Amino acid sequence: MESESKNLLELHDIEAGYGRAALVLRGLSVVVPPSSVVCLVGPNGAGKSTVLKVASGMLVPRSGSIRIDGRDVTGDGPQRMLQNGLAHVLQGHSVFREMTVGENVMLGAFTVSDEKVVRERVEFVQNLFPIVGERWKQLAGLLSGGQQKQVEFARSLMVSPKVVLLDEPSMGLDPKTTAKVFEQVARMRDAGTAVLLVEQNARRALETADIGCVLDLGRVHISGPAAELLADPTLADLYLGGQPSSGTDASTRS
Ligand SMILES: Nc1ncnc2c1ncn2[C@@H]1O[C@H](COP(=O)(O)OP(=O)(O)OP(=O)(O)O)[C@@H](O)[C@H]1O
Repeated sequence: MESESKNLLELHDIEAGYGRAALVLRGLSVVVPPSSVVCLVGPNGAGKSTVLKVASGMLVPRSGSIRIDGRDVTGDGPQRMLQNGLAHVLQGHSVFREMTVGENVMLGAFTVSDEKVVRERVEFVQNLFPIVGERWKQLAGLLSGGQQKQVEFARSLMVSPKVVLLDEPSMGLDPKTTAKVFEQVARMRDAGTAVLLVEQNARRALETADIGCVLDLGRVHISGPAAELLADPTLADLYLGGQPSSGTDASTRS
């Protein structure tokens, strides 16, 4: 079913859980507009990663609906969701260390049969993430953690997704590398790919995001412009580890 929508991705009133265990998502709704970074924050176990699993078709919701560009895709599995335009970059490191950077990136193109399109996309990701081009023929395992993350981002872009789903991209990275990873998230957005992001490092993620959604008890508790969430002292105390110390500009964007 088609509907008029300005959003690339809409999750509406989603209920989802694992097996017979209690529901994790209990009426969750989230939208991702074009050219935006939407960030999900909230306490451990709130269901943030579960939202990404529902969006990428890894977990079929018990009720609610999923729309991509206004088209109802509820019930589609992972392969269909990839074809629908959703690419999922999983938590942790997923590069194949014994393969070259180029081979890792090309894995993302396995559904693309037109060689000219593949060449154009390789050029696109190499421009967006120069390290990917510079290290194309080297083993991915020789790259640093932050560089490997860029390989994962590049691989996800090879299907030219409408929305990239990023689960904890800063996991295991030091603060300086984390800052760079968020610069690259912003670069993906600026190059036209919307991002739905889950991040423990909530303050840093909201500094890059356009829209923030605070999850609690399986639904969106509060959502709005990320800068407004960052400026709200109650939210900062509850979900962002307190307010920034003086001298930190919470509204800085990369
Ligand atoms: N594969 C699974 N099987 C059973 N339960 C799961 C599974 N994955 C997650 N859960 C449970 O679902 C709930 C939500 O987990 P989820 O990972 O979505 O939360 P989160 O907000 O991303 O938390 P965190 O920040 O700790 O990763 C938790 O209670 C978790 O134990």
